[in-house]
Amino acid sequence: MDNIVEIKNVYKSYSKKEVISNMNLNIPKGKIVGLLGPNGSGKSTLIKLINGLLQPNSGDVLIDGIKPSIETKRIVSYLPERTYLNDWMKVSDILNFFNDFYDDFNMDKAMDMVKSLNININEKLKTMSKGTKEKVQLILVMSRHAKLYILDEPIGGVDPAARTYILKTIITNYCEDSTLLIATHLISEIENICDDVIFISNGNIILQGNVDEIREEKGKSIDALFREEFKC
Ligand SMILES: Nc1ncnc2c1ncn2[C@@H]1O[C@H](COP(=O)(O)OP(=O)(O)OP(=O)(O)O)[C@@H](O)[C@H]1O
Repeated sequence: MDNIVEIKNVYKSYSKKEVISNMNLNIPKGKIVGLLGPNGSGKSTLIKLINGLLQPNSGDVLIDGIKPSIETKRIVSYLPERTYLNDWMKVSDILNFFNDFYDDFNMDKAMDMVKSLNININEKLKTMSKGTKEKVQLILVMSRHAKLYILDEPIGGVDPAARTYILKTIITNYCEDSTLLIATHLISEIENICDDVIFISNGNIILQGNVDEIREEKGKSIDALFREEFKC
């Protein structure tokens, strides 16, 4: 099986509003993939379908050949667009919680990142700035040894200096045979770490391919291409 994600003819609507239109998409193993699209194009919906948080009206979603389930949750490390962690918990509590809950959680790796990003493990999430909370969540997600990492808008609130560190951390910490799917609007920041990109518009995949090949073929950066494609 060469694909970690297979989307087969998936249709999803909210009430009568079509959000994902009979989509077919394969995401190969061992790649860093940017999922890019304007506001409301369906990125988070697609990610929730992959995670089994939403069910398609029709079609199939397969993760490593199986439908989203408890089994797939073991191999998927997911950073949602909104936090699900309890505010009253200290960073140390959350790290211990993840360590107990996930067999593939690497506490040493997490502590290295905590130190490098100057996070106080005795601080409660409640008193942290938005960017620091994002850093904590990213540390949790990237400290697992998963087959598929899905990051929904991971670094929007993080300052530019820390972003560089985080992107470096993402590349160094993820294992070569894993796949990383990142939905973001910070295209210029991530295009150099991505192998492939996917452009989504109104629930349709309008472009998918290798970053270097697209840049060469179009003679422009992915960021410039996106701005041109989705000009308001
Ligand atoms: N729970 C919901 N009920 C009804 N409509 C929804 C719901 N969630 C999302 N939508 C609609 O589905 C469409 C796709 O939303 P989605 O959040 O997937 O887009 P997105 O590409 O992630 O956007 P953004 O870049 O702004 O985060 C939007 O038109 C949105 O209004």
